[in-house]
Amino acid sequence: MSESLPPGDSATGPSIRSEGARRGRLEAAGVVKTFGANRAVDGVSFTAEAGRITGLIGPNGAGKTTLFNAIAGEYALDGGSVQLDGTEIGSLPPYRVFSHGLARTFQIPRPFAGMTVLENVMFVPERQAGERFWNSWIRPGTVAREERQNRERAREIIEFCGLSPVERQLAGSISGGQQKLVELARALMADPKVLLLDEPGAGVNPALLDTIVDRIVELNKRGLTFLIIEHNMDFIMSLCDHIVVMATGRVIAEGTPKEVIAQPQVIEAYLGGAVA
Ligand SMILES: Nc1ncnc2c1ncn2[C@@H]1O[C@H](COP(=O)(O)OP(=O)(O)OP(=O)(O)O)[C@@H](O)[C@H]1O
Repeated sequence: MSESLPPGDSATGPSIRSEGARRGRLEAAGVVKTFGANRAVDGVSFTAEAGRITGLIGPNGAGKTTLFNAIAGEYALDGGSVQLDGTEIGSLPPYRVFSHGLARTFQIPRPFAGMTVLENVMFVPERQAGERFWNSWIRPGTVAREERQNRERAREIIEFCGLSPVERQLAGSISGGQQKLVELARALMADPKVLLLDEPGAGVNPALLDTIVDRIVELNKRGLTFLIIEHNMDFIMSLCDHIVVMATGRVIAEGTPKEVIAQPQVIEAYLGGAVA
């Protein structure tokens, strides 16, 4: 199967944040995450403004993924705070962070390999009536209706992500790039305000990368805030409004793409580190 799937119809795509909605301001203040003596994230502060695409870059081992995991609730913070639209989410477990409107994808996609693409995307929403044990006896009509609505929404999002041609294939049998799009589709099922993407372009062929970029731009136009880790500089420079640069657990620069690449400490960090 070719990776160059056509993107879905962006004009009529799924109901993901209406155009102009501006929620999803993510603010990290003094975030610390340690592994023993290693301060992997060492007092990081930055803001991903609502409706912006913010890039998070830095050499290998800078602490970017650890920061993502701390923001998404996978790691308890050892210091600092994370706020989403003014609400503290820094002490919440991942499912609560998710229900506040922050979703993320992983550097290495984690689909349910033995389920189809459609099933993977449908599997996301929580608190459907069908998942509450007694409801399948007491409110079978509600369960059937929710299941139908869930399937319709999943199929709209699958189309939007250009995955319709593979929706009946097992997620384990599609390419790595397509699996990244499945991750994006799964994240969109929650109608998030903020999306954290961990290396969406890594290992993806150029045609599919264009699809991913195009979908990010379209979602951003609809008001979604993005925070994106990526080593592909063309990708970051062309897509991001604002860039935060990390090295050895700290923020060493931030600003527009033009501003940050000109800064000597950024050049130094990259020349001194192992850049992928
Ligand atoms: N689970 C862990 N246990 C112990 N140390 C860890 C763990 N995860 C990350 N580290 C360490 O934390 C530091 C930051 O790693 P992290 O993966 O966050 O960097 P990164 O900027 O995402 O790197 P890359 O670009 O290579 O993915 C590194 O020194 C790494 O070895």
